[in-house]
Amino acid sequence: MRCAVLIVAAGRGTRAGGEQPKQWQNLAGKPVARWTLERFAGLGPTVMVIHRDDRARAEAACAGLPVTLVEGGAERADSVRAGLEALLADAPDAVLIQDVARPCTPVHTIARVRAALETAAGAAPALPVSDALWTGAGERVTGTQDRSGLYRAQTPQGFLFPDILTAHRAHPGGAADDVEVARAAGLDVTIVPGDEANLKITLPEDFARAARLLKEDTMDIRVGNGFDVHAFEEGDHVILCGVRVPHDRKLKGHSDADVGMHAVTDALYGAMAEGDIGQHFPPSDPQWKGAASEIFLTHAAEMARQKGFGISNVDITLICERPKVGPHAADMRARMARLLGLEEDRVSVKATTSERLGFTGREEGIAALATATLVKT
Ligand SMILES: Nc1ccn([C@@H]2O[C@H](COP(=O)(O)OP(=O)(O)OP(=O)(O)O)[C@@H](O)[C@H]2O)c(=O)n1
Ligand SMILES: C[C@](O)(CO)[C@H](O)COP(=O)(O)O
Repeated sequence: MRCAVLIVAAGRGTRAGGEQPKQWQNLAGKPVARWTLERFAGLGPTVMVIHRDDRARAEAACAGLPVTLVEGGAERADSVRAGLEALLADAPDAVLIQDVARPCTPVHTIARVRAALETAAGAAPALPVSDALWTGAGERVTGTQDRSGLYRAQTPQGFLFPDILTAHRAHPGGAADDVEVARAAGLDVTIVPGDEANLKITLPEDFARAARLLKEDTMDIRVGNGFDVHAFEEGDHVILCGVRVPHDRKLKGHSDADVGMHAVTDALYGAMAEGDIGQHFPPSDPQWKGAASEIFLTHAAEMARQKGFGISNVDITLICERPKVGPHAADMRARMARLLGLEEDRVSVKATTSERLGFTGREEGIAALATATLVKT
């Protein structure tokens, strides 16, 4: 089914206030209209209906997205009709009609409406009314209202294209939404579950709620990996994940050659796309000769904090035949957790041999792999 998207954005947003209509106001870093457009991006040809005074704002909000702008009318229904007429040139099978003022519409709500259109001429999301309903005058309750069978309507409201175009052309005006128009034309409309997150920005306080919802929805999670190798040389111990482990050799390196800590440090830099350990602490710089690798690790962890990330977890795998890591793994985990400021259950230290294959199998050195996850807090 070829589905088009029609976003109505010609309203003036008088109830929401502000210096410009609500759809062009900033919400969590971008215009309300941009969030709505992005929710529907890629679903099909998209028309956005705007007020004639808003073209420059609309063009800015649509930058880089394939959207056709069309001028709307005085009422919402006039704007929808203008959008439908614009779609007629390359008529789709179905159309999703969306309020621009609903920037948090969940993807699953859109999917439910689309799926329902496989078997129905119209479909729209709604939530059953769950609060008691009264009538009132001023500050006095004047009566109660039965709420059974009552729903709160949301968008997108989806219809087979020829049916809704005919319905809008025939409607005398004054409809609150497209379901009302469709029903006036005798179309059956299926209710699909709506979502509390699908709020319409109507009043000034709705911006803060929408921003909170978007923040939850657009959680910024980064994953980085790190890999490091150090060769053995003459010595009597190695430093692994901050723990001194007796051995008949040591690891060769400019610093203390803590291969595990280096891999974690690189995983943290990688998650932030901030280069690698060699870039921040060049081996050519004599000040890092013999340095404790915790300087590098804490630098990367502090950088993450400065950028607003929390470290969610790190996972390290040490690859060597000897020394045996198992007896020291708990100490390594505790040390790494303390340096990173994490609970121990967010730090994993594992080890494996390479079955005597390759340079680790020949005991020429130790390799380490690490993964780190960062979450914007
Ligand atoms: N002439 C109109 C009126 C409304 N709308 C759109 O219809 C949707 C729902 O309307 P509402 O939330 O009432 O928006 P406004 O009309 O802008 O708000 P207000 O009534 O507070 O002025 C909005 O996306 C709005 O831009 C439209 O395209 N053309
Ligand atoms: C279409 C609509 O969003 C359904 O809830 C609503 O009818 C339009 O907004 P308004 O606040 O009723 O003008």
